[in-house]
Amino acid sequence: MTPEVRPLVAGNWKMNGTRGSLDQIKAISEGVRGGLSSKVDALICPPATLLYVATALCTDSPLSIGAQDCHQNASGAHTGDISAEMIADCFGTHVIVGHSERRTDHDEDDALVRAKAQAAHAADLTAIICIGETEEQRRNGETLDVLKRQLAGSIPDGANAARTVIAYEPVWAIGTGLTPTVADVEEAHAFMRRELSERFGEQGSTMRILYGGSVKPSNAKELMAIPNVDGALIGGASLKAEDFLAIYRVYEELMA
Ligand SMILES: O=C[C@H](O)COP(=O)(O)O
Repeated sequence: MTPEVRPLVAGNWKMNGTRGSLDQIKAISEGVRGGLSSKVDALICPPATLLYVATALCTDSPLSIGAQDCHQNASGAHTGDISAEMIADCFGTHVIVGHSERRTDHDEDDALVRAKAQAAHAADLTAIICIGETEEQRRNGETLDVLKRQLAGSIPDGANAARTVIAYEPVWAIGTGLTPTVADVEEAHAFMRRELSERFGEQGSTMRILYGGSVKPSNAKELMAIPNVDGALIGGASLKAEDFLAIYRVYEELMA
């Protein structure tokens, strides 16, 4: 955790979830009511097909709903894409950009991720900008160089802490059940904090840095307690309300 920074527990459903899954959103939106919601933010990013219905289910809940990607342009001839404005129009408040699956599957580079984050900001959305090293880069000792390059290239100038969240996701930890050691996460997050503070001053010192990659109820407390880890970006374990809420609730103990 970073002192004075409000944690964010975010779920990325990826290409999972149909109308039948809305029960899980309902259960999460009920589960995050209560005292902890005054100290910790909760967010679910379902597939775009569920976005509007999901926000409608959460109108009086502290649970925010976001999207998993947006186009860099506000509108136009881009078949199959959705814009940040469309997400805002569905009452979405956040959008994930630069997830490693987008970087790999769709050849997205830092410049494009930065343009998407800019589009998110222009639509008054919070951009969750994902970065992280591959297994090979870690093996070659390049982790911090990769993070430095991705931070520099993917975050727009003038980004502020209110509308920008960084998600550090080691690619090799996503969906594998593997996680870096506590010392490795601590080193990476301390490094990112220094980089952000140098570039953005006070805004960088309070910009949230999430950890993502095989976060589960069983390891969440240890990971969320690490300095400069300001929440989680959760894939698989966010699909079940029970698991997402168990992760969210580790803050009851961490903030007691
Ligand atoms: O966006 C979420 C991450 O890619 C983590 O996924 P995971 O929790 O299934 O490893």
